[in-house]
Amino acid sequence: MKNQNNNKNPKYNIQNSKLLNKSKIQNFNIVYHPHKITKSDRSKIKGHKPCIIWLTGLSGSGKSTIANALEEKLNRMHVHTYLLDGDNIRHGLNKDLGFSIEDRKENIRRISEVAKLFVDAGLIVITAFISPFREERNYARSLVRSDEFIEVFVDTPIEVCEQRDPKGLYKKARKGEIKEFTGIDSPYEPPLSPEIHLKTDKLSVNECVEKIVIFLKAKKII
Ligand SMILES: Nc1ncnc2c1ncn2[C@@H]1O[C@H](COP(=O)(O)OS(=O)(=O)O)[C@@H](OP(=O)(O)O)[C@H]1O
Ligand SMILES: Nc1ncnc2c1ncn2[C@@H]1O[C@H](COP(=O)(O)OP(=O)(O)O)[C@@H](O)[C@H]1O
Repeated sequence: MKNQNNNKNPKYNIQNSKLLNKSKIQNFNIVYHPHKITKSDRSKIKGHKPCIIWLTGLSGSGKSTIANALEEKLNRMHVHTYLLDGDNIRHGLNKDLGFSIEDRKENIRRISEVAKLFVDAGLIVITAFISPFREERNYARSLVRSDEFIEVFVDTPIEVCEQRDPKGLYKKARKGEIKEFTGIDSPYEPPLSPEIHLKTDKLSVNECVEKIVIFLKAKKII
């Protein structure tokens, strides 16, 4: 089968992605087997559409807190979700990866592919990773239909994140005990046009969740 990317937006065209060119293995001899049951067949029995809700932001910005509260709320509404975060990814599938720029890129590439599979399964997948680079976030976007990717910028000034410091990591990074820490000695590229923009220093957790739920309803995803 040919390229399965059905995203119409050329800005996010998978063919333009440098990520593909970096792939060391060329799988010329792999032939896709067409599945009889499609994404739309699977999603019909769920009563809602599948999508990726991609949270991005600095450490301590509120990604995990919002992702968990959102998942709870959607679950109460009988929406079939799955949350991808450090617990199930960096302790499992990606436990071989650290925090160099290359490792972060590979981290996000694998997460993107997993998220795509969950969308294919008909679920609403919520991801909570720093995902600091635009190119990799756009790669994730390119893997699904344009209406199936919702980028949520969890926008919190670094001073606020550092004050919260829920895991004490900023303190360690300032002392030089952790190297390549995002926002200190490793870059973060904010989204240019996220679908949802959450300023967590101005909104409560519930207000952030409500903004996402309103978006999902407006787009008739739930
Ligand atoms: N050097 C460095 N920089 C940033 N973060 C660090 C680092 N070392 C460990 N941690 C902890 O790992 C969590 C970030 O992992 P991610 O997979 O989200 O990072 S990335 O998307 O690959 O950049 C991050 O979790 P959150 O605080 O929930 O964002 C940190 O707890
Ligand atoms: N509006 C908000 N949204 C999310 N978290 C908030 C908000 N206001 C305060 N917080 C607090 O900020 C901290 C964010 O930590 P966490 O969710 O672990 O961030 P991240 O996953 O981005 O590292 C938590 O202690 C949370 O209670």
